[in-house]
Amino acid sequence: MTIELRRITAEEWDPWYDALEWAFGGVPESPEERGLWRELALLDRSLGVFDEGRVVGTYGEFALGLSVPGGAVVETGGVTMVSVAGTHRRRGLLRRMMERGLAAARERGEALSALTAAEAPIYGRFGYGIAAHSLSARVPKHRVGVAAPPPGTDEVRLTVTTPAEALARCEEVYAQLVPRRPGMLERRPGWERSVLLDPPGERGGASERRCVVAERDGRPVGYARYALKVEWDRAVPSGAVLVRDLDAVDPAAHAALLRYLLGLDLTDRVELVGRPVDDPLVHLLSDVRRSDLQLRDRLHLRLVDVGAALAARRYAAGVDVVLAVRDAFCPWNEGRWRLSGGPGGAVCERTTDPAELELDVRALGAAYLGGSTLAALAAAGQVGEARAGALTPASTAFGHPVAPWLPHGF
Ligand SMILES: CC(=O)SCCNC(=O)CCNC(=O)[C@H](O)C(C)(C)COP(=O)(O)OP(=O)(O)OC[C@H]1O[C@@H](n2cnc3c(N)ncnc32)[C@H](O)[C@@H]1OP(=O)(O)O
Repeated sequence: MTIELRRITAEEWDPWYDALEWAFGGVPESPEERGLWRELALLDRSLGVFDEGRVVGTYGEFALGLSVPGGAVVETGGVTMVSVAGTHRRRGLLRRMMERGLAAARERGEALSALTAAEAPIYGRFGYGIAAHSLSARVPKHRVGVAAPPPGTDEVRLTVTTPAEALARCEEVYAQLVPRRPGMLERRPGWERSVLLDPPGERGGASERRCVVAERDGRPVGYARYALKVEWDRAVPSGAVLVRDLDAVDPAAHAALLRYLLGLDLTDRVELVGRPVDDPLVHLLSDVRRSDLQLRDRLHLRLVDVGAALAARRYAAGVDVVLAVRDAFCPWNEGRWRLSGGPGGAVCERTTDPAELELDVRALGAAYLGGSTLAALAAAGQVGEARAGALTPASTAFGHPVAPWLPHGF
């Protein structure tokens, strides 16, 4: 068998994408969706594994801008469209594609690589840590409401329209949130169309998506995109409000949008997925116990260049610590690094000084955006304290008041 791993050509994109769809179960995406991914994925970073000319492996990348603590946007390779044909699995083809992809990212000088995983256990072995989790909620609207909406909630003006008509106002809100919340993706050209994708074949019986826009003094302050799935159970409405996005720049706008969604008729529940773990809904809902909150892994992050990545973010408190990093998959990161910095910025350079904390690069990925504390990772045995007393100040410095969150998949 002659197996070849190489970049694909523009002419090979279609059979390459067909192979990807086949590996994911064979249900074709809408032409609109397929066309958009074709436009946004980078052809020169799209790898294929070929067996006698037939595509048996796929690996793609997007060029993303990821918000990090302190508000900087860091150039990040977004790994996507990964698959290996059923006939060729468990022979190391994914490993080979990841090696190639991460080596290329290093050559380009990229500090971070990110992905969302089809199955949670796949990417830890390649040095990815879970940098952001997400919450889902299923709120029984006749039992649960918005408790104590903040002042100003009643003054928020709501209008309902189509996502396309509201797009410019929604994007204005989204752009304000990016520097505030680590993990959010800067909106690059073309990506605004991804939030409008709503192929009829993927609605599962729900309506076309709608958009409710929250405004104050004529300025957009929030929005939610949602669909209605109206169902009847022996003449009683039993459907759902399916919320795809809910973004707001202030508490009153958030509460007004949530109250609106919970008040929609002919449904008995509101389903929210992919919310930040510190979503205001946790505090706004009158009964979280009945709201079926569930935690999931969401953003998997890898430090491709430990020094550059740690210097790119800011720290909640002064930090001066020597990290001994293990990285079997990208050995150029192995060794000791001194991280010195604080709220104003940081430097991170190689050192021969003795280690104070010992950890795998995967733990650094989990802590990088402030989503998991180094102390919590230490409690799970993933960070070792080589110098007594080093853990707590470093853990505080790596923290961030706003939980990281990935607003949409890629
Ligand atoms: C970012 C994204 O695009 S996520 C999408 C991933 N794609 C899919 O889930 C589509 C369906 N699945 C597949 O196509 C394949 O099974 C893949 C791509 C997940 C794995 O490809 P393979 O070539 O079989 O992986 P490979 O042989 O290189 O395995 C590497 C390691 O990952 C492990 N592994 C691979 N797939 C899985 C999985 N689904 N769950 C847990 N472990 C896995 C292997 O056991 C192996 O472990 P080892 O290092 O301890 O030996």
